[in-house]
Amino acid sequence: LRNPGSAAENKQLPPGPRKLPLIGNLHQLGKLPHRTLGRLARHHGPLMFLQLGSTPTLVVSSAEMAKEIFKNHDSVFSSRPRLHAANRLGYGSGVSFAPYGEYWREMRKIMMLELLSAERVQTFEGVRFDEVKRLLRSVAMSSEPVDLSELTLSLSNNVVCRIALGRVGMENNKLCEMLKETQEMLGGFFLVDFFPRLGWLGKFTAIEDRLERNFREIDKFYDQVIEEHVNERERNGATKHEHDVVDVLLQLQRDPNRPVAIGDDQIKGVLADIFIAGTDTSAATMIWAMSELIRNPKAMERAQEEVRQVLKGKEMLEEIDLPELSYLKSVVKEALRLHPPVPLLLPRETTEACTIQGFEIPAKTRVLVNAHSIAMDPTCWENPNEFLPERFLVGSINFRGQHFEMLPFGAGRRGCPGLNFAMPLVELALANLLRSFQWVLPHGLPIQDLNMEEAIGITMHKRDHLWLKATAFHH
Ligand code: HEM
Repeated sequence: LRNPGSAAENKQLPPGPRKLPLIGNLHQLGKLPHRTLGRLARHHGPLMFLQLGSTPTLVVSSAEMAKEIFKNHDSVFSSRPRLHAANRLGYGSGVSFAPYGEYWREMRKIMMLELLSAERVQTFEGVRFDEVKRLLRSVAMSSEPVDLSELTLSLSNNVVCRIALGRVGMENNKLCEMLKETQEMLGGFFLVDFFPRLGWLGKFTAIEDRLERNFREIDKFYDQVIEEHVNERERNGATKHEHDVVDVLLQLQRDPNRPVAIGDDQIKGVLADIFIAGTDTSAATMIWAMSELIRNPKAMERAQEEVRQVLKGKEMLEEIDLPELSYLKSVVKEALRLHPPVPLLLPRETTEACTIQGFEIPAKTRVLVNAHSIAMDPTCWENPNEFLPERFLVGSINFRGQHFEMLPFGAGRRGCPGLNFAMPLVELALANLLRSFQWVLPHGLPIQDLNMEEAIGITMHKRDHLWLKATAFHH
């Protein structure tokens, strides 16, 4: 099955499974590609070459190989393929799927400096606090089990809405529905992504109609939001939300000296990035962490003890308390290790041919980094399948892209710029949920019955929503 011959002598493609005519290895992806590719990599090695339709694809499945590409060849591996749904829904203008180059560099710089910098994130502390408080109130008001999956998704949607658009509430349910459909579209199968030459055939499929419908709905929504901001500025000379994302981008639009002109499509592309990359991922992290705590009562007890000790008589934990919550932080890290919300990262594409470990990697190869497999590798992790937050209490492994055995946010120049935006919300919400309530499965179900199956669109979720019964905890 392996590509024959010695790689070192005459450069070869990395090994990979046998492919079928026309479809290549597409039939082997299955419903949970990170798992099927992980199994295949056990046979074929940490650099594995596949043909997905007519698209040459490299799968990277070890910390060592990840280090090799992110440290020694980062610029070659820093483009993205133009995937159909991402391109349409991101207006071909966002950061996350832009090809590597000047446009991406400029847009990412804007995002980092103007929207996701430490100072900006700090200014939104009040928004996060309010929204976590609102979440606690809705849990407290229910005498029935609560759907925590739904509540955490609303939480992160509300926070992102307020920060990005300067408003919340209103058509939030409608927006949630639109974004759910967007996530499905991004995880959907589009022929053109695997058979670029057969793209025209895809135009007649039902999923194409769904994509267009979703695009039009969201586009109308973004238009409304931009118009509101423009009108308000014209009426009042300024908007009341001086620093929401739309406002910052509208200000940049008027700057004639920018290397990249910011038009409405750029604003919409950035909004799409923030909504798509920033809402589901944070909610999934909270749900995986809570699910693991439910299955591991000792860890739950320890995390609750910690948050309640740090509370010091206040009603709610605040962000200033987070540095003291070392066990809770380890819980989140361990949840991100076992359940990375983007398990194959976002696909990359090579900008030119290069050689890795003697193997030839052609230009324009699609690259999937299997962060899930890497984080479960027994050569890097002791008892990799077990939920053991304690492993992070000693040592300094973090998820910032310097430790290649754990890459939930990716690494290198295309690594996630939203990490510092996501973590305070995830930690603050979890800390307060643990502080305020005792949690059990509904109807006296034993913890072994908690279904941990995964479902994947672009984000990896717990397939079944997490329903839990909460009882208020009083000191
Ligand atoms: C727990 C939460 C999150 C996780 C696990 C996560 C994970 C990821 C991953 C794995 C990538 C691909 C990295 C790579 O290719 O190396 C990525 C990219 C990205 N993320 Fe996140 N993310 C999260 C939250 C956010 C938030 C809150 C935002 C923005 C508000 C955001 C914005 C982006 C953007 C714009 C990119 C594309 C970067 C580029 O291509 O240059 N993410 N994220």
